Amino acid sequence: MHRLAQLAQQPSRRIIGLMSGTSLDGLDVALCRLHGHGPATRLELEHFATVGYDEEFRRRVRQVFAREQVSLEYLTLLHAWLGRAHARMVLDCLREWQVAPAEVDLLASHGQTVYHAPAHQHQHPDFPGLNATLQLGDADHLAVGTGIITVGDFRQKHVAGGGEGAPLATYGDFLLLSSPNEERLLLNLGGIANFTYLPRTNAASAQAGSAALSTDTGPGNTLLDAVVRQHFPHLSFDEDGRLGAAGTVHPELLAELLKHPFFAAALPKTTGPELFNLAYLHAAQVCTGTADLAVEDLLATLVELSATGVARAVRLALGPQPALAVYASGGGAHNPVLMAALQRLLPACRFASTAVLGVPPDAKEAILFALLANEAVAGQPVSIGAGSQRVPAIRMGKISLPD
Ligand SMILES: Nc1ncnc2c1ncn2[C@@H]1O[C@H](COP(=O)(O)OP(=O)(O)OP(=O)(O)O)[C@@H](O)[C@H]1O
Ligand SMILES: CC(=O)N[C@H]1[C@@H]2OC[C@@H](O2)[C@@H](O)[C@@H]1O[C@H](C)C(=O)O
Repeated sequence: MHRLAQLAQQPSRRIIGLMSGTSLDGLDVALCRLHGHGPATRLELEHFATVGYDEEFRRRVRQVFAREQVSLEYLTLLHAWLGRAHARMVLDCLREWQVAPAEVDLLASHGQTVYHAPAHQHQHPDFPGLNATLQLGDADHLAVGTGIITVGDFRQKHVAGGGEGAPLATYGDFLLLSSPNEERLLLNLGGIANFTYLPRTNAASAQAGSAALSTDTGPGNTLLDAVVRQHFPHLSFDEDGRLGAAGTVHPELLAELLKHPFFAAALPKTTGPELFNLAYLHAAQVCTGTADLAVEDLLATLVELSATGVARAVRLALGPQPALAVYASGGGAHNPVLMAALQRLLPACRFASTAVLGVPPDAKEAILFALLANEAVAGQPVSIGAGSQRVPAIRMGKISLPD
């Protein structure tokens, strides 16, 4: 605790942010130097790596991932095993970067979301109106395994504060990327797509955050990846959107998929592969007689679905003709077919990568968790959003000590 008090007083902290997202592609590891806290935060990314998961790793996570029924024994074992596995991956990165664990002040671990259950999505009769979410990979294993104080399990506090446990990008986007000169949308195209809207503002001013907003928009890559895996067991995604580019959008199937009430629901909202999965796709295919659609056409339709989900949510937030700068991140930003569809559906928006803002698009979410840990030890709750779009004014994360 003495060490934590010291850390809070330091002018800068060296923090590793860890993110393992819904795509199960790997653990993103971002070693950051954070100066100050709150709106005065300055962040330098010193090193970044994605430690890829192998097929056996993914198989283990998929035993419980987004499943309603699982073995409680397996879930318990996975919680400890993932924590240890992530600790080993961090140590491997540090060795590679020639940084000693003692030179790192904090680890910030998101863990692995295995089930996301916002109230609108589960409708369990025993728990009406309850938002809940579960991340595995216990932070005590990371702290003991690496010897670094670990901040983990960020999402529970967001739920306790009245949110759905996501998106948490809001806080980092607001503190790091608000601009007094430009109205911006930070669009992350991961397994699930989400964005943060930032009005033209200086994050340090008193009312700065009131018009900011952040929400999930629907599927990003999750359905695309699932279809690719189903048809091509040796592939995990459609590289550079090549398969999708060779297909044609099927309008009836697209319309059926878009009938899901999630797309019209008020903002903010969150979702996950518990909803956007092969069962959802299959039901729409049966309904429209498209069960035998060529895989290229299916992928083209799903790219259009992801882009339309984003465009609809942007219009819900900003009105019928959104015209602002959009900075994309996440794996989907590497898919030119998806990016072209977004530009077509939001013609007045100017698209660029977050790299332009100094944030590498693949590192953005891991950086975000480093920032949240920095706020947990040194910051103050920040006020973002207003009315029904208010984001909980809280600091997040639980502290695990190595000894
Ligand atoms: N070159 C590429 N071409 C097409 N798609 C790509 C490319 N590179 C990555 N992707 C897509 O991005 C996905 C990984 O994205 P990312 O790592 O941002 O997701 P995540 O962080 O796991 O998800 P979430 O943000 O929902 O938790 C891959 O599974 C793939 O679908
Ligand atoms: C429950 C959960 O893990 N949600 C993720 C997921 O991946 C993208 C989107 O859905 C987002 O809401 C969130 O992650 C990012 C890091 C967030 O909280 O901002």
